[in-house]
Amino acid sequence: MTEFAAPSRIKAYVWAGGAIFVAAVVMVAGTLAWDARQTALADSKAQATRFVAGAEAALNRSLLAVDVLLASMDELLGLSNVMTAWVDADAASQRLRGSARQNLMVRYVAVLDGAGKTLASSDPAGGGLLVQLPAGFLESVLEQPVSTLMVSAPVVSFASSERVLYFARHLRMAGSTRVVAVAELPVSALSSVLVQGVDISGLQVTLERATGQLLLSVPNREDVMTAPTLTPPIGDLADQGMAWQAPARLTGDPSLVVFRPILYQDLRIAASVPLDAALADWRNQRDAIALTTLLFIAMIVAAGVMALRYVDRMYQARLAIAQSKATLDQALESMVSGFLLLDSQQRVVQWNLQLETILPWLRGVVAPLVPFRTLLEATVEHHAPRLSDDEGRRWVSQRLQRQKHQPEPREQSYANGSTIQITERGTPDGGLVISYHDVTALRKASTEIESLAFYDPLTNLPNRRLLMDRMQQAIAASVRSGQYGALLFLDLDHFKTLNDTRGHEVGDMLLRQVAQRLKTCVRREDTVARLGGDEFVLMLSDLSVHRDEAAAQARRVGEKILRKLNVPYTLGANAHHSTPSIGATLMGGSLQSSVDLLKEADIAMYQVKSQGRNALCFFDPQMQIVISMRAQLESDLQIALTGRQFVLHYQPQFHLDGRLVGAEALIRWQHPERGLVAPGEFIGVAEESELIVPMGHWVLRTACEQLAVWQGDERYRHLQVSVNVSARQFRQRDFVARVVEVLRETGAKPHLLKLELTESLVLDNVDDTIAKIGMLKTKGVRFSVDDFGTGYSSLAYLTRLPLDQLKIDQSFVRNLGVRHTDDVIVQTILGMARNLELDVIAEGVETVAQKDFLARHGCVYFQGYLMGRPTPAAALEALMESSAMAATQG
Ligand SMILES: Nc1nc2c(ncn2[C@@H]2O[C@H](COP(=O)(O)O[C@H]3[C@@H](O)[C@H](n4cnc5c(=O)[nH]c(N)nc54)O[C@@H]3COP(=O)(O)O)[C@@H](O)[C@H]2O)c(=O)[nH]1
Repeated sequence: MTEFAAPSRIKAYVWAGGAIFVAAVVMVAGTLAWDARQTALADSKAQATRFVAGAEAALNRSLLAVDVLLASMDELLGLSNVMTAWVDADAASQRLRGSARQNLMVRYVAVLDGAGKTLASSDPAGGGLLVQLPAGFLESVLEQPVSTLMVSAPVVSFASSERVLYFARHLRMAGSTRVVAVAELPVSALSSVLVQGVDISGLQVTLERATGQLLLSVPNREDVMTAPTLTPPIGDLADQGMAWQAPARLTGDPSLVVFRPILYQDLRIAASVPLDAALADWRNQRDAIALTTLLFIAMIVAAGVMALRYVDRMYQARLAIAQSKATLDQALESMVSGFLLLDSQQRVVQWNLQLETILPWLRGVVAPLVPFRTLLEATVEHHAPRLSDDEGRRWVSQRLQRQKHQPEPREQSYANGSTIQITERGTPDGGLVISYHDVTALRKASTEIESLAFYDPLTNLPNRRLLMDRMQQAIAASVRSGQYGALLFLDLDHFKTLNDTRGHEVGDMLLRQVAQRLKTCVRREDTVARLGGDEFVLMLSDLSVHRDEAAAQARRVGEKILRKLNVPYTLGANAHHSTPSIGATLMGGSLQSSVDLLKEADIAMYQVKSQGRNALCFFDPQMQIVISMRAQLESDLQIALTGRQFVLHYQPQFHLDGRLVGAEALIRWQHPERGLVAPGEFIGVAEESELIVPMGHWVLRTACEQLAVWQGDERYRHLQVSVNVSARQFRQRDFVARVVEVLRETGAKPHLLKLELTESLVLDNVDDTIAKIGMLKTKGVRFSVDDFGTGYSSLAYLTRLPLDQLKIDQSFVRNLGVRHTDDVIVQTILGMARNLELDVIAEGVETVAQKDFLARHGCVYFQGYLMGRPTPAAALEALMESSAMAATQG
């Protein structure tokens, strides 16, 4: 995760930057405001100065006019030549009127004597005018050594009731009598002169003496005029005619005060511009500047806030990106696949650790911006270690070229045994995402699964499924090439016996050795398969295009197999001899079904079995017909069973003394079309299918029913009935229960029922046989071993089995006196039975010689055509009657 600046630091920078901006703006604004203020003050000063200068000029002009008017009265009235008493008041007043009319400011002019009495005036009252000068003013005028214009304090005129000023100078009459020329001027007229129409906001104009005595003011302030001495005097306030921050002359407010002396006496014009008024415009400006400044500051603050928010957002965004990246990194690291991201120039951008685990040689090689070519160059020797340098370089180039056109995942295996699935996906910016998924375990598992699905786990040979698949391909190839192939179906003879007597482990041992030997008999392109049990199939391909030659080739292989499999095996500590039966069929020439071909070879193999085993036999189409007939027979037997088409015949069994002691129940098929069918034609088929079970049960029940009938008859109650029991029937789990049930239901006496078991049945699973015989023996049922001498009779099992009788097979009886070995076998059986205290019955006795031989050697029971053929029960009963009669007569 990349580091980035903490937002607090950036925020501090933003704040500082904002503060600097604000300070700068405030400084500029302050400077501007200050400058504006100074300018405003300067403007006010200039204005006030200009005003005062104008006012001074105007006032000087006006006062000069008044002064001239007063001074001219001397000449006008000729005073210097007359005495006071000579003055014609009317004429003088008339003259004065004419003169005063020229000065509009002057209300009247008058000439007063030293006592203040009016000598003449321009007023209509003429010499009668009462002029009331402020106290002391007349005296101070008269006292002037040189006639100068004097100005009185402002007073309220007696005549006009308005505030006026008196201007006076003394005139010298004849005889040096001093008279005073006076002019009354309304203050308002002088104020107008002073102000001259100028309009300066807040301006206060005063005319005052150096002592501070106020003569007039604009605006007129009666309150001030009543105590018309302004303090401090203007001279103390203003330096060189101007003062800042001085109190306004009228209101005392801080003001700019400009004053100027005029020509007369110590009069001064003062203009006070209150700073408030002077700075009124400036204040607007200042406010505007302040507003603008505030606006600027607000903008700066806003910009700062926005910047801070931007910083925050940036931080959040970066944080989110960092978190996303962390999550991505975490996701990449938790991936089980290796991950590699390339940019558009095929350089490494990102990868995860799993990549280095899956492709360990990339450790230290993979790095940012490393070309993908470098990674491939590091991989070559692990993927294809045998390539030369040039070939390796070519591989790298091809690999680089190929990846642009390979959207589908592909697998690559490495020298370390791993298999990696590689998936490549383009990115929108032209880069490439490559994922490396380790599928080594998966591939191993699928190989194992495939092996389990297609191979026999015991021998590791192809199983039936794979064989069928290869057969399909071989058939198709054979049709294309015209070459024959062959199928050899192989079954081990008596394997079941080995399995049962020595156990499955020994059986498995044999199967594995057989598989090994079979593989040595064929070429690599041939197939050796195990279908299950002791069944093997060999498929030979690419034989001759000529049928006879191909058959000869297959025969040679078959004979080789026979030879090899006849060599004794070592199973554990013991040697074992095993033989195979091999059925063969040719494949090719036409599109045959693999199932049919297998069936043909199977049929051929059964033919070998039926012909004595340990041989090779080719499939004969005639056999197919036999097989079909067998299938038909099986179906017919099913119908016969449910259609009650079976009957029992009974073959008598005699004692040596001629008594009929019993009978063997033998099944017959009363076929609706074929008539009576002997069991030799159908028992074999029934035994191979499940049909023998219900069929045997029917025989047992029917025989027991007959037994019950006979035992109810005085003449036949001693008769024993023998019933053949097939292996499949005997091995039924409920066999014992069924026999007991039948005995109970039919009421047959168990000791009159004899069950005949074949020697091979007895030997097959001896323990089960002993158990079942033992259980039924407790009920009284008797047992006889049928076909005795044909199997592997041994004293060992005879002593273990609770048997009652041995039945010498008719094959021995047939050759008595003909084949010496059979004579010996019969004598041996009889001797052995005697020792074991077992009864012996000889079957197939057809001649008296045979019977005599048997009798001579101790056999006392006989069954055979000599004494009687199998017949229905009624015929047996008749036979018994006649034999009993013969015995009585004899
Ligand atoms: N599981 C069952 N098997 C049965 C049953 N019924 C008969 N069989 C078996 O069928 C085989 C043929 O039987 P069958 O054709 O009935 O032949 C029997 C006799 O007729 C015949 N026999 C008797 N004496 C002579 C003789 O002197 N010469 C001669 N050529 N044949 C003779 O032998 C057969 C009896 O044999 P066995 O049973 O071994 O005593 C046969 O194997 C029957 O067992 C049945 O119900 N169930």
